Amino acid sequence: MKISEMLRVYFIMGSNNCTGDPLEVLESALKGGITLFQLREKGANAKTGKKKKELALKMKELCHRYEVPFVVNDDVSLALEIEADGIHVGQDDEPVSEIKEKCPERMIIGVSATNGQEAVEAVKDGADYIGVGPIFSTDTKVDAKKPIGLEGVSRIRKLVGDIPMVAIGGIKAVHASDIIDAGADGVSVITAISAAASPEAAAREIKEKIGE
Ligand SMILES: Cc1ncc(COP(=O)(O)OP(=O)(O)O)c(N)n1
Ligand SMILES: Cc1ncsc1CCOP(=O)(O)O
Ligand SMILES: [Mg+2]
Repeated sequence: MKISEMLRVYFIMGSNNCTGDPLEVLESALKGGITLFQLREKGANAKTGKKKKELALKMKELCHRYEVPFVVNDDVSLALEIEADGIHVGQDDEPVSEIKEKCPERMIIGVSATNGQEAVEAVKDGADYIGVGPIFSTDTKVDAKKPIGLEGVSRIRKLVGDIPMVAIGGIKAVHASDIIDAGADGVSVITAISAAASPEAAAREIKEKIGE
């Protein structure tokens, strides 16, 4: 599958984003048709060390049962240790040049960009995809920058050519088609799926709105 297709419905979650069992939430989202998953352990209840590795391995196995690639946020060592399919890093994380030296070619490298300049740099550095945002305001990321809106998505698309690009931040199903029309290949969400009464139904709704 092409990376641009993997990005259609990109679900991100850590154990702190759901009240119940994160594996149950993930399996429900997989049944609803998510196309990529990222483990992002942050916040007070986030698992660390051995517990994080155990959760990551279980999540990777679950994703693979549904033929969905598994990405680790921030933690390059963990991604390598458990042979994840990808790693996602932001502007304050390990630089892409260092990651490329350590990681096998098959590993997908995603980079966050909050503006056009960061997006262009990420492409130059050799990112396989970029995650742009926040698009709308969000309570999920405490250090989120100012929202760039749909206009920001169109502007960045014009600057970066055809690199696979996903939009993130405050996105709900109702926004999905506008975000694709603005030039993103997909939408990335945390709350819209992890906090839904039915993650399966929430994922399916986003997928339908994207039209795939
Ligand atoms: C797909 C995607 N896009 C952006 C981000 C944000 O990454 P980053 O800026 O490193 O912030 P944290 O997620 O680490 O708080 C992401 N994780 N995924
Ligand atoms: C990780 C991240 N990066 C930019 S905004 C954001 C949080 C997205 O979470 P939500 O979908 O709940 O707004
Ligand atoms: Mg990060």
